[in-house]
Amino acid sequence: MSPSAAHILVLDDDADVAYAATLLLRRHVARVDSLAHPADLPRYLQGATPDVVLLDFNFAPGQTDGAAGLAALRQLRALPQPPAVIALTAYADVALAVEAMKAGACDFLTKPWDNARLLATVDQACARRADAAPAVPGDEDALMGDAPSMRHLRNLIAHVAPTEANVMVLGENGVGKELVARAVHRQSRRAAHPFLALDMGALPEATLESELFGHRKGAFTDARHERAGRFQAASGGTLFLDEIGNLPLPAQAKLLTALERREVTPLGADRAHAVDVRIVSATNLADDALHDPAVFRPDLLFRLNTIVIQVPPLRERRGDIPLLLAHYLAHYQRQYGRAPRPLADDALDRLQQHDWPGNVRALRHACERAVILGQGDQYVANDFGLAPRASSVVAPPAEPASLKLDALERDAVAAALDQVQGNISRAARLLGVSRAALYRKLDKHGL
Ligand SMILES: Nc1ncnc2c1ncn2[C@@H]1O[C@H](COP(=O)(O)OP(=O)(O)OP(=O)(O)O)[C@@H](O)[C@H]1O
Repeated sequence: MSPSAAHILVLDDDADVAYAATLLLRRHVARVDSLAHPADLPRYLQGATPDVVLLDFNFAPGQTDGAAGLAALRQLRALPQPPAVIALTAYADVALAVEAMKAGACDFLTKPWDNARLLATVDQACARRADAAPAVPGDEDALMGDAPSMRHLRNLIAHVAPTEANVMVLGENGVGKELVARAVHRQSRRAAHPFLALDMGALPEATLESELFGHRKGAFTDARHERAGRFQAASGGTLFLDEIGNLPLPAQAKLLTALERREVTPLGADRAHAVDVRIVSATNLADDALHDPAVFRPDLLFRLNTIVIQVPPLRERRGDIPLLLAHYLAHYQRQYGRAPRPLADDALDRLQQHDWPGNVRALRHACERAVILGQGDQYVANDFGLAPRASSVVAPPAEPASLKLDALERDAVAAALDQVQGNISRAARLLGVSRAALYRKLDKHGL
């Protein structure tokens, strides 16, 4: 669509910002509307179908989490003809810009903007709308890597999958434990049945039992309907118990009973049901913690770890880094409709030398960030969020307040991780944030 025919909506509570944008855009596009608050959006959308929305993310004084903007973005994306959304974010709020792009914004602008850049961004959004981005092919489940350890891993999976043995997958956060579990399921005789994943670290202790085993109507105050547990729902298939190390001891006892008897009793029921599931579990607990009876019941461990698959950290297979970078850069270039760009030699060097404490997940997020933020002809190390080399830092710049806040946040996250020996679910609980939010913080701070 040509910009001159476009209909633009500016959604920003700052009257000066909305006025400046309207004044500028009016000379270039067919129609510009403005709204001050997302609450006005539903009524506005009853009579208008904007092509492009310039969307602010915070609508109350002191609000910085972008929740209101993200909610409006979801509302816009759910329309039958969704407009292209350009996120308006505060300068330096890179994390929010990235989050907006992940949630479906096609681009972002930092305030105060450069007028030429605003017009160019609106032009691109119009073009993008005419030629909607193709869906990303489902390449999510491939366990990539050519290192000897990865070839060995794939052989082991091929060997073990067809057996009925329970499998325990060990490895640091983000190494691909869930991918291994899915591969075991896909290559097993259970492949035509469900694969159900349950994150034991994310479930509140009070609902754990009902999640696993189900409940009858009236079994507890909120049990208004009968509900099948995951064991029953995964019948004939594979139940993936992620972060099994976070399972509290009382729940471990119940899980053990279910595995020994091959039956589960829903809460409030007087009869047990036979269940047929294969258990694949995963944990990032170190060996000594896993073998500490105060943390994990040895009899349950014995049931779960018939076969142990250890997934190597990325720093022990650095040769796979170029392959993973090429894969994820291509993936996100397609997703965000960005032209392919080469990786600067120095950037490749840096990325290969980096220790990747968050493993493949962190590398993947770094690629997404580079595709979204990279501006030059080539990807450079900075696009991936890697700090400049120590030798190239001439003098420390004066720290603005936001950086001090950043440093405090980084220290708090690092201390929490230390305290729980790298256990993401526990660290998230300690910090009072979700696992997803903690992953974003780990990315942001390169932890
Ligand atoms: N070998 C690999 N090839 C391709 N992608 C991978 C590989 N390993 C991990 N990934 C990607 O990294 C991300 C994290 O993978 P996954 O969730 O399987 O890790 P995990 O070890 O289970 O993490 P956690 O311990 O946090 O639960 C996913 O996006 C996954 O697709």
